[in-house]
Amino acid sequence: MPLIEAKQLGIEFPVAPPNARSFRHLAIKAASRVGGRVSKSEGSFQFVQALDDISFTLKQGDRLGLFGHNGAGKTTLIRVLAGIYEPTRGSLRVVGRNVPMFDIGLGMDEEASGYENIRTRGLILGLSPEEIEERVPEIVEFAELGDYLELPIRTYSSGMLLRLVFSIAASIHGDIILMDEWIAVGDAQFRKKTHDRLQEITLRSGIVVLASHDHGLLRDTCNLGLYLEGGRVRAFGAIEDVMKELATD
Ligand SMILES: Nc1ncnc2c1ncn2[C@@H]1O[C@H](COP(=O)(O)OP(=O)(O)OP(=O)(O)O)[C@@H](O)[C@H]1O
Repeated sequence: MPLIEAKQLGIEFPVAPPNARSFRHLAIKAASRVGGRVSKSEGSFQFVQALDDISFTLKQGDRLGLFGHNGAGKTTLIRVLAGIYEPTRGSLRVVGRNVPMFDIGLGMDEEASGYENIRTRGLILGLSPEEIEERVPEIVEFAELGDYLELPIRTYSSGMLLRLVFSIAASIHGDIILMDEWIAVGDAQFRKKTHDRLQEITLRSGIVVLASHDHGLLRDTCNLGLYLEGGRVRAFGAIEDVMKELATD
């Protein structure tokens, strides 16, 4: 059974300011609601506290929406959950097969066709060549890109690329789906399809974590919400309660 358990999780990034002027800019930024806190200096380094004291547990069937202003820590949290960043404080337990759906162009070859990219991305996501071949018809049907799949993906619009990447990832049957903002580039019809597919995935076995500035999308997709402010938890709980907290801003 998939599980994500974060306990007092924190991460800070060392930043070497290129010059005194940009250093002042960082200090000004720290006083606003945008971004993490610029917390302390050690020699010529400053540290950006991107996440601080984050605790939550997600179980099978949970769909967590991440809310927060620019720089609140949403992307950083998704990357920590994906194992890309190691937390510098606290602990994280992730049980289950993790399918990242962010960094949309990562592992995609601009010059290769849609079909070729299905195969390479499938390999990157851990499928065997046989498993990929079995899934190709399902991916093609879901993406609805028709003859475009024969063309290099540099000819795709961002929404078309999203269709391809989502269709590949959704066919993997992972336990944990991690998605960043980019889903918003899909058109209304594809959003409805992705929403239905996400419901299906979570009903089947999964956990979904989705970061977005589109509150309607989060409300429609998620049962839980986590509202981050300056890298800290401002609210966590049932999606409607978190949205009430947002409304007080
Ligand atoms: N590699 C890094 N080095 C230094 N600071 C970083 C790094 N990655 C993120 N940060 C900082 O961590 C904080 C959180 O950034 P993050 O990208 O997680 O925010 P976000 O909530 O996803 O923002 P947005 O809504 O704008 O995408 C910001 O203050 C950002 O400047």
